[in-house]
Amino acid sequence: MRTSHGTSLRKRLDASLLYLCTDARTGRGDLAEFADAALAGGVDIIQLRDKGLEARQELAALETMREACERHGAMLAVNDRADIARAVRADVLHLGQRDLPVPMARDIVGADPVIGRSNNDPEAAARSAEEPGSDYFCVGPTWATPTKPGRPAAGLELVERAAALATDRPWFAIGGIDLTNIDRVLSAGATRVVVVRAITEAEDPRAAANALKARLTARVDNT
Ligand SMILES: Cc1ncc(COP(=O)(O)OP(=O)(O)O)c(N)n1
Ligand SMILES: Cc1nc(C(=O)O)sc1CCOP(=O)(O)O
Ligand SMILES: [Mg+2]
Repeated sequence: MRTSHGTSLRKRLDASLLYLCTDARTGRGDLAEFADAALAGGVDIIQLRDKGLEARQELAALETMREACERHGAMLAVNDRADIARAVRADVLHLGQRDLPVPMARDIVGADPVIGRSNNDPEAAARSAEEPGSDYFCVGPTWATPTKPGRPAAGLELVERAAALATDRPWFAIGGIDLTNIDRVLSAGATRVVVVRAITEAEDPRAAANALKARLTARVDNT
């Protein structure tokens, strides 16, 4: 049974506009410093997405990110692995189309964490909008991206199709989104986005996050 913590996580998810996936920044800087900057700039949810890490390295990076989340009141997300999400008491577990079914993931993480799923076509998005036990979904890639090589662009049309679902479930657009094109994503009907390079490769991650967040907040304020 969900606790008051679970209820509070769902309220925080609902209020979340900017979701960042980052690697552990191995060999290119300090993860705590980067996470602090991105979260200070307005990132609401931060996910560790680093396929090159062994489980213990993933746990260590997530511990660093958890401390940053606590400093900034942000949510910590784990990609793919329900066992790791449980071990670090993550706020969010993100599943892909080939990952665990939600009921199995739920058995592992418990009732409280928020669970979301990625979708790459309108039919999958429609299923995700109703998937029992799931809390949010993502659609993309809006534009082809080197961060996810080999996955063809779904285009702004997929964003429009997701918006047309008119679901109460929070959903995010992902893939190739940055400050130069976020307004097109918002005009297509998204109110929330996930980014990687727009912040991880920014010279000033705090300023990059802040600029994206300002566009998202303005969109919500105008509706
Ligand atoms: C928030 C968020 N959205 C989408 C993805 C992509 O998930 P998936 O399709 O499982 O691909 P990988 O990221 O696992 O390569 C994500 N990770 N996070
Ligand atoms: C991790 C991921 N998933 C996608 C999906 O469409 O499900 S696109 C993507 C990568 C997004 O990276 P960037 O912001 O650097 O383009
Ligand atoms: Mg995945």
